[in-house]
Amino acid sequence: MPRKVESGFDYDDNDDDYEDYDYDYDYEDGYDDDDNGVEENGTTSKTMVKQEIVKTGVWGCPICTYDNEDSMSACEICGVLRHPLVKVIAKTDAVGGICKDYGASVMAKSLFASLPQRMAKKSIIFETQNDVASTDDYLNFHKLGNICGTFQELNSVFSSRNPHKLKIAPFKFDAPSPDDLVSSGLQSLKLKSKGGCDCCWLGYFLIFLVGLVGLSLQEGCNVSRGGDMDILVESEFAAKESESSSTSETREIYIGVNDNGSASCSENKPDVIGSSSMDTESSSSQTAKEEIIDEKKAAPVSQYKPEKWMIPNNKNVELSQLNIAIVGHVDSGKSTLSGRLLHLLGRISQKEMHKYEKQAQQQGKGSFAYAWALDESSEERERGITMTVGVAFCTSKKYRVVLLDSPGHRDFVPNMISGASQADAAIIVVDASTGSFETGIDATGGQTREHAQLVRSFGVDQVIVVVNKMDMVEYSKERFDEMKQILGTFLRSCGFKGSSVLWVPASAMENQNLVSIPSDERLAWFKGPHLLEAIDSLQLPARDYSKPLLMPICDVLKSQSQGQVSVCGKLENGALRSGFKVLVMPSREMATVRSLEMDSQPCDIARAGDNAIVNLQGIEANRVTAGGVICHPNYPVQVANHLELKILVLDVVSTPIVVGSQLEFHIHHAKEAARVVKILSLLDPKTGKAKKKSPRCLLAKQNAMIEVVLDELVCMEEYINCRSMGRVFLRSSGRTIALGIVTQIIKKEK
Ligand SMILES: Nc1nc2c(ncn2[C@@H]2O[C@H](COP(=O)(O)OP(=O)(O)OP(=O)(O)O)[C@@H](O)[C@H]2O)c(=O)[nH]1
Repeated sequence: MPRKVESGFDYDDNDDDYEDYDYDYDYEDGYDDDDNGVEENGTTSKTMVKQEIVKTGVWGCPICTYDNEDSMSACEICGVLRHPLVKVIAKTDAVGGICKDYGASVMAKSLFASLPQRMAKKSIIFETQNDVASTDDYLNFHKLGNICGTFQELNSVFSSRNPHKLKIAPFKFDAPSPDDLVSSGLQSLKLKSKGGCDCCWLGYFLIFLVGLVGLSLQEGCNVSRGGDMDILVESEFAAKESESSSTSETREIYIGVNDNGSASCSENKPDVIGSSSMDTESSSSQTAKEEIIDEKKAAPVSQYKPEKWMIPNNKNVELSQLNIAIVGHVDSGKSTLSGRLLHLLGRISQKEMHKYEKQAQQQGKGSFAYAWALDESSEERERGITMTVGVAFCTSKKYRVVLLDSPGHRDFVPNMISGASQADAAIIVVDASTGSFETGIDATGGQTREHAQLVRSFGVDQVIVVVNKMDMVEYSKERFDEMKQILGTFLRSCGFKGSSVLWVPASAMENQNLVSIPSDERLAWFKGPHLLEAIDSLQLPARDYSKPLLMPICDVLKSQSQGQVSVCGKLENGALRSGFKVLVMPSREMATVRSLEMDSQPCDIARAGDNAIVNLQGIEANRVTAGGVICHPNYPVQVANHLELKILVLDVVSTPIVVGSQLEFHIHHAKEAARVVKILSLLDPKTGKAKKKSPRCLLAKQNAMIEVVLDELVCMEEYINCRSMGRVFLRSSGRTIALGIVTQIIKKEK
């Protein structure tokens, strides 16, 4: 029954999200964040100059303070260029006449990490995903086997295929999950390896060359939109957002600037488009114009008139669907809780339950019987962990509840993001056992912490905290209160209001306080609601029925026997019914809705908020991809690879984010490799206004405007136009390092 799908602060409420994060922004002492050791005019601060003079033969990095050899023109640790720039070309090793080291960007160094003499001692690290075995061993990506050979070899290999393109894969996402096979004869295509984009590496190559000659990326790459970027503060943003929703919004399709689609270092001034009022606040970019190539198809959203059937009326007697993400640290009992709830609510029959118990016992994992209802794949069962999101349905008094059981293991956070991004509310499960809760909340990698931050940044503002495994602590009130105090403080710092957090002590294993008041006397002290009551007390968020259809594709299912393609996910806007024609993006192919399913049952209509399976006809399976979007043919979702983001760097970041940092970019169900091509400004966390332009790097807890270029085109919307399609998460080395929103789409699909 469960359908498998594939990873704080608040942008929603008062749009004071960054403020909601109760970070101590007073890091003037530790770091001079305004200057980072470099003064406004770009000259090295006196302290740093002094340092360089004192230590002969080395120069101290103004960012990370590492003592680099005098011959280096960029810091070996963080890649920041030496300033003022010292050209040391005479000493360089040249390959094919091209310097292969000095002044190279971090990215360039990483690409050439296999060159022995210049291995960064502690370069940006990347971790394999979906590989538990490797979690303790951070791997530099040359170890991943993604690159090898010298520049000449690489160049010759790739130039033979295309003289203008260089393909080097420096970065890998998850290996295909074994859980990607789904039931009902439908085969998930989700993790099928993506076709490589030869062209996307041209951008990196150009950046590399820029690094080689010791030029700053910011100077060398013409992605700049001028230095006078006006930063939109959060309150302005909110005002504009509401304006925008009531006035005209236009989704238009534009010609991209660069032939190869990546164009991170185009000679041409980048073209910036956007019809929202926000653009008037932007920099010189607004003067650039891109040609509209498909104007006919892109109608202004304000002209959209929903059909009558799309809006639910009083005659619609069905319960509303509420999507609840179940998140929390690994092994806290999420799957067991979900399985138990399904069983108690009659969604798993006694017979099925016996089957799970028997199978689990046979594999020596008797305690996982309930979890097996959600963890269906053999690998999940063998390893005793959830790897992909299990989707299951049950019914409470008030709602048709969709349970999105997320993986807790840090390797599968990308899957958690994909599944939990559909959530209207969340259940955070914490393990009451001594030590386990503390590990989950630990600042250096506790998943309770990361999940809570992520869920909040999805816009979820209602949570139920289930303090599970209370049986392990004798249902102790003291333990419950202690956990409530610690986690409550953290949740408030993420922007959850105290009144929006419900606390439920429970034992999934012993069936305490789940769908009825506790039977164990030791829990008699608890007078609050049981879990099911807590679920019914959640509020249904507003749904955008009257906007054009937008349904991010969470997973693609293909029936080999029937040649049928199905997609599943949550409708963010609009509605669907059989016979409806849809545009499938980014392949830009039309398809017709053959039928719809919810909770394994056929249904006539799916509306915003509904988690549905849409069976399509008239389209080849390979034209439909997870991370794509189904939309109204006249209102296509935007497709882009060059964006401006407003981000908050999380406190887990130990390596500064610099121009050239390579990150995983996550947005709805899509993920893509991304590069920071520009750090536009640091923002004041209180006012949202720019407090420093073009800082050299970003440190933990800083708010900033940046530009990123993605390896491949991704479907998205500016946050101002569609919140759920404009929230982004940046990850590196297996951790979420920043949360943000798309403030501007700079380069769109050709
Ligand atoms: N004592 C006790 N054990 C529990 C309880 N709930 C779950 N467990 C056990 O905790 C272990 C992990 O349970 P899961 O449900 O797989 O945990 P999970 O959070 O879904 O794990 P991941 O999805 O891999 O993060 C299993 O051995 C369960 O039997 C509980 O209430 N009490």
